[in-house]
Amino acid sequence: FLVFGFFPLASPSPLRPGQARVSFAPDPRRRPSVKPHPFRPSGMAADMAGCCCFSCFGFLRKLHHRPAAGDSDGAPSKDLLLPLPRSSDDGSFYAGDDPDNSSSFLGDESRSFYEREEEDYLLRQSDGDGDDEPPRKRSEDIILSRARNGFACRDSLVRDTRKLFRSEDETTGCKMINQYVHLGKIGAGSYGKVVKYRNIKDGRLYAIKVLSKHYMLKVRVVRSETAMTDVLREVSLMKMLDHPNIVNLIEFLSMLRGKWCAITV
Ligand SMILES: Nc1ncnc2c1ncn2[C@@H]1O[C@H](COP(=O)(O)OP(=O)(O)OP(=O)(O)O)[C@@H](O)[C@H]1O
Repeated sequence: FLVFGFFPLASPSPLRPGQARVSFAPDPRRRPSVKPHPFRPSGMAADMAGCCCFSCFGFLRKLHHRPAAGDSDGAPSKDLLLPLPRSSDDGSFYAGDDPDNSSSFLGDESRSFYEREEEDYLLRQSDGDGDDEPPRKRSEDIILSRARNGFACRDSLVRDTRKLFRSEDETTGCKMINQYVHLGKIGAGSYGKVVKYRNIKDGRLYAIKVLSKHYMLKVRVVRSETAMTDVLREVSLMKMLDHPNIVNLIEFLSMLRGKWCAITV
């Protein structure tokens, strides 16, 4: 499974000091009192001060913390494209490692998806791509460079979980993945389905988007990109963003040699 993260179901992210919800018809007499902030501009931009942090509008600030190593490093996962094993019945669970499956996606498991993408980009540059235009930076390069330099607009890092185990809830008999109890399908998107889960640790509901790596690698969105590229780019962006109008990515779950991935929101 590629597990992309958990967002609290239909519940907006909590406000930080100095933040307020978006108001489309603001009453000028009731302006929120916002403390002066070194990154808050004046004029029209200042009117937007209440709705989110400025990173979402291009006023990027550099956070003091750096991604830490380990399960929750907040950095793009390095193992997203390694092949996973058997699929589960409904595609909503990690089905276990497959020790016999030693091949890797794209035939190279020594480098991550992002490393391969970077290398391809450099090769294209050195080839000149057959035209005289100067090489343009791709969105992946920009996102990666910002993440590596600590630029993000969220204070809490997205958990990056590499270990998945399946079990059953003792009370209800429902299937479980890690601490999440399967409650039922909510909907389906272009690349996978969204399932409702309850976290037994905090009792809250979460939506988990479950995606098949195998399927996403087969779907080509443009000539040089697959659906996997698309999804990983979205995850990279969500790892950096914190905005009331964007679902909050909580956890990205992806097993080495797993067949599926999932995003919890
Ligand atoms: N956090 C959530 N809370 C409640 N329902 C959700 C949540 N996330 C997704 N859903 C439901 O699952 C459906 C599919 O979501 P998903 O994100 O997979 O697709 P999409 O964004 O509609 O389209 P695409 O896959 O093209 O991005 C949504 O239309 C919605 O009904």
